[in-house]
Amino acid sequence: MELYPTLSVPVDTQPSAPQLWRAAYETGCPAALWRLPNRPEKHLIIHFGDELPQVPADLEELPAGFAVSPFDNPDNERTLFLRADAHYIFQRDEFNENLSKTDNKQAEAFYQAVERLLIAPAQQRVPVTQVTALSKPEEQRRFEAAVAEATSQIQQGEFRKVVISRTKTVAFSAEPDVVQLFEKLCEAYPTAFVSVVWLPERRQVWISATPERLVSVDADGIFRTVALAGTQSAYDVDGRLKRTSEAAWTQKEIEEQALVGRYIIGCFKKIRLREYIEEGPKTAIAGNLMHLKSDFTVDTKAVNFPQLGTVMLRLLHPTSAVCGMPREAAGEFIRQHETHDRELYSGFLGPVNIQAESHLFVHIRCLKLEGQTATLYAGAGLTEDSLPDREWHETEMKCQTLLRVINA
Ligand SMILES: C=C(O[C@@H]1C=C(C(=O)O)C=C[C@H]1O)C(=O)O
Repeated sequence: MELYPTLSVPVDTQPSAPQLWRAAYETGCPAALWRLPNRPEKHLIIHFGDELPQVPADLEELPAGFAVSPFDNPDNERTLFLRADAHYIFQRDEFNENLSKTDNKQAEAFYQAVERLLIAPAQQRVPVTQVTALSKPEEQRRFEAAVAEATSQIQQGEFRKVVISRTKTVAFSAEPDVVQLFEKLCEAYPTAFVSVVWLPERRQVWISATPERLVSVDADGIFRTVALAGTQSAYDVDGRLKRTSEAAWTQKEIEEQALVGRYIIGCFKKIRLREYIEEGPKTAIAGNLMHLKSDFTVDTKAVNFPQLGTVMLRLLHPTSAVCGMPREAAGEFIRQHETHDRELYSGFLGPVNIQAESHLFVHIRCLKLEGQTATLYAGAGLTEDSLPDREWHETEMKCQTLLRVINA
């Protein structure tokens, strides 16, 4: 369902994505720029309003927009929502603009900024700036101690799996051009969900290239989710890209991924849904990494369950791919042992009711940009066989998904 009329105009008379982004950034309008996996088109929406509403993640009730949920979001009631007050679609040489009413102060300021940028002399592109890591040696020690403690508690039967995360801080020598970085990520990771979200209230830009679908409902009413876990490098020791058939998985990784799958099936059972199709697990490439992945699909029309997306979103988040199992005990361990606030990392994000589809992804392989400082987040799923130094190395590889593109 389109909320607004669509204009189709030649691209050379229209503002570019960097100009629109800049206008949103300068005028303090929340904005989201994204590209779905395996799709050519890119979307940009702008929200005109003073404060971002925090709403229940109810896919049937929400208008067209973009949802961003923190990790800590009981019943998904505190989901940030950017309305698609203006919606731009970029696809090859076509440009579509869907506009809302502009009788709002922020909209006026935004369109004035766009006009100013259109006639301003072309801005020199900020070269991708140098990046310096600001890590502290005690971070690795602290993380590895938490892994050892988790493993010991799992062996004692306190819980079965927990995902412990860490951060890595890097400093840019100048504020980076995020639209340019978005383009580079889209090119490097065609199968990822790539997004950039500007949250002026927090003065934060979140950038991610996530491989993990949480809940999708497409225009035909097909519901999708995945069980993703187990991690290894996509490259062999000589730096060559491996074929998926060359990936060898250990018992620990197979069990870890099976737990995520079982958790999803447990959610289907709670709502007595039996008509799901499970495919996998198969090895899936996610940028510089490989994971084990199972796909789950349901035809919501055939089972006459149009609200399945919303119901499953509430049951699934946070899944055992980012929290653990059982969820409560794992969540408690995370609260006690992680020293940083996860904020939006390991929450979910994505377009809602855009072109009659909703696609929400687990917010991993992400960073938070505040001015020139970026905080990267990465977690590792722990079971009774986890080894602290290996898990640290795994989180380093996960940080590299974004860092190798930033540094390219
Ligand atoms: C938690 C993250 O990734 C998750 C954990 C994985 C693992 O433990 O092997 C693999 C994929 C993701 O489901 C992350 O990237 O931060």
